[in-house]
Amino acid sequence: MPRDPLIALVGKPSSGKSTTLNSLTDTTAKVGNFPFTTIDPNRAIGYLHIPCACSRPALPSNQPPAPGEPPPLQKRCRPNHGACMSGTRSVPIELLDVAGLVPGAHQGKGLGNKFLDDLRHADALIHVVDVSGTTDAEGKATRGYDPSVDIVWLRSEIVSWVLRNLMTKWGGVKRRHIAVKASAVETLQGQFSGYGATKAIVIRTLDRVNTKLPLQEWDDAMVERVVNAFVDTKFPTVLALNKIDHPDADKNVAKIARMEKAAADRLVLCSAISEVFLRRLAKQGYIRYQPGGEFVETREDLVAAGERDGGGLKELDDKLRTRIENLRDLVLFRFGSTGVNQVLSRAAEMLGLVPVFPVRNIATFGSGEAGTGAESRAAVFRDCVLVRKGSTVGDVYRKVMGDAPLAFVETVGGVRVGEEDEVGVGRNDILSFKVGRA
Ligand SMILES: Nc1nc2c(ncn2[C@@H]2O[C@H](COP(=O)(O)OP(=O)(O)OP(=O)(O)O)[C@@H](O)[C@H]2O)c(=O)[nH]1
Repeated sequence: MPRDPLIALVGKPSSGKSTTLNSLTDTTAKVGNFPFTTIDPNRAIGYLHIPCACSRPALPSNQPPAPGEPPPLQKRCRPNHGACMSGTRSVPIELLDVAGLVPGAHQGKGLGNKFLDDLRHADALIHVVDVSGTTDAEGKATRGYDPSVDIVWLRSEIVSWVLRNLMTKWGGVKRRHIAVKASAVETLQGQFSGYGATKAIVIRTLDRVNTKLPLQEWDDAMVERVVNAFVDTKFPTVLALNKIDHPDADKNVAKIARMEKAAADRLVLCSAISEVFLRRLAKQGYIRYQPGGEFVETREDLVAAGERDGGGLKELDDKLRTRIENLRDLVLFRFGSTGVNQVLSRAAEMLGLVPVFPVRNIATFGSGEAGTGAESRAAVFRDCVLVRKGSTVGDVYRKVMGDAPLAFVETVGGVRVGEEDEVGVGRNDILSFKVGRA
């Protein structure tokens, strides 16, 4: 059965990993329980924000709503896991907190080997970079530190870890490769399987290296090139440039942007602490704030807008009012949001994750049987699963239903789709599976 995607947060101590994790996992929206049965202590459930199927105007029974009213299906959207607010759905996704990476980690410094081992199952990384320049490479307080250096050393630690693991047995690997007349893909897949590498990942790695040289003739420099290509393929990385609320952040961000010109789409600016702060105030009833949103509304704002009881919000004292004003000026107005949701969305984009909505009843999108009167009013789009780009209808079926025999699959309009058809956003992504003989 295809594995659920796993995204790991990495970074030096004090870069803001825990704060980022909190801001991604704690949501003020009402959420259901999570779909994963066992969770390791260093794993957490984050919520990926996606446009929900319930808001697609082209769907049957989502006729144009009355002015000011949400589409009919949106009103009845009740996810089993996560939440759906105004058509934005929070879909649970597993996150892994990889603590303690410092320069020298691959040689065991700061328990680095143990933490690197945690990375094996990650499909993508979020590298939390402290762009305030107030913590050094080991996370100790300082001033004027250049955080662009962290991007370089952290990647090089991962490369050195994989390289070291491979080089300790390279002689034997080569001898076996020759003896069994294996292809480079077969041999490397065997060596990289411990990192969850599929054949497709190894093929993409070798495409990147683009060499005709037989594996047994690779010198050390060539093996290192292959490992570099493997790390880039297996661990696509989002750089979460955190602490943008700090006055020194701008110049450091500018330097990193110049350095990363060729891969600018992996940079996301964020202020994790601002997100945690805003969500806490919203929970305590001081402000109106949609997690990850652009706007904050206080009691004063709502009264000024004509809501007589100020939306039931509490009064702010001067200290809180000033903090919110600062946060509006330094983060929300300048960057459009605190950025944390974009960090996760960007990682999901890099992985090409596709949200698929399995429904029992393709006519109503509910989970009940057709024909019952109650079904037309009942909850819709109860489930949503995330699958990788290139997944087929059959892959989704096995993920959702396991080994049960499949009779046929329908999508919107009762149109039949084949097991081999690919799923994509807006295409074969609302599916009804019929179990049994066709
Ligand atoms: N100014 C500012 N400070 C932040 C931000 N995010 C985190 N911090 C602060 O940075 C410090 C370290 O944050 P943590 O989240 O504990 O960092 P960590 O990377 O988990 O640290 P370790 O647990 O040591 O690995 C704390 O004092 C946070 O309050 C941010 O967006 N802006």
